[in-house]
Amino acid sequence: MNHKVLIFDIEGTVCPITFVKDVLFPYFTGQIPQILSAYKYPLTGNVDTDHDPILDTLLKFPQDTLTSQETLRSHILQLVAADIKEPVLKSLQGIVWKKGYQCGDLKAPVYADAIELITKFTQQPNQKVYIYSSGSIAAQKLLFGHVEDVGDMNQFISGYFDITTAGFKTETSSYTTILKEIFGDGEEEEEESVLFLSDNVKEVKAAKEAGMEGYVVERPGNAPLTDSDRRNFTIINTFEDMV
Ligand SMILES: CSCCC(=O)C(=O)COP(=O)(O)O
Ligand SMILES: [Mg+2]
Repeated sequence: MNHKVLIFDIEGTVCPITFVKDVLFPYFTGQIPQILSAYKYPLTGNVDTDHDPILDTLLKFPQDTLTSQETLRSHILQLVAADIKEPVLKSLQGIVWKKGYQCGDLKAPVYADAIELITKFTQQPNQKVYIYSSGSIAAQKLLFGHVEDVGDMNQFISGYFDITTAGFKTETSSYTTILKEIFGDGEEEEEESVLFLSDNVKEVKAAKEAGMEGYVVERPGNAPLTDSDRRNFTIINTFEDMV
């Protein structure tokens, strides 16, 4: 089947897991003490909330974590340490990373084969690329806006999905939502022409259950795949053969 749509996961698929775990997450946690120290506790909303996206976001954490700076800090750090895909955390990370990308501290090491596939695939008529990541849409746009040695790749991306717009990545319903968003509600859904690419077997399984094609991407440093994964899924190590 010729694919008309490619949907890429980010971490472990278009860039190394180490960029997220060893660069983005530590950058975020490193900023947290200074960020939290700017506010009075217990944290409450005030008339200026509309002008302060960070306070606005912090106020969405559970009420009982807003009682003191230490409680909130510890809640946020625990979520990061356990890599919990929590929408408020992901939204806060997007806001904090913006500063890092803008001042040049952060640049996204997108794999060369991913850059080549995304740019060449979208040169063909009626072929589109989308992104689906647990990172917020704002964070996705920042990452593709600051690709190492390339710069801004957002013009190649037709749309972005995250856990607030599509749902959790291991759930089949999330991929059904994405298909509806891409093709509309018409009867002519062409789900087999959509290929989802991710390092996470559970995500690929959910995408396939929704009718998409799905390949598991094996990159250096990714979680090891089992013999059963290798029997049951198409595994690829590079996008070179897809260009
Ligand atoms: C948008 S880059 C940050 C990625 C992130 O926060 C994350 O949790 C990675 O999730 P993914 O779904 O891209 O594996
Ligand atoms: Mg991933």
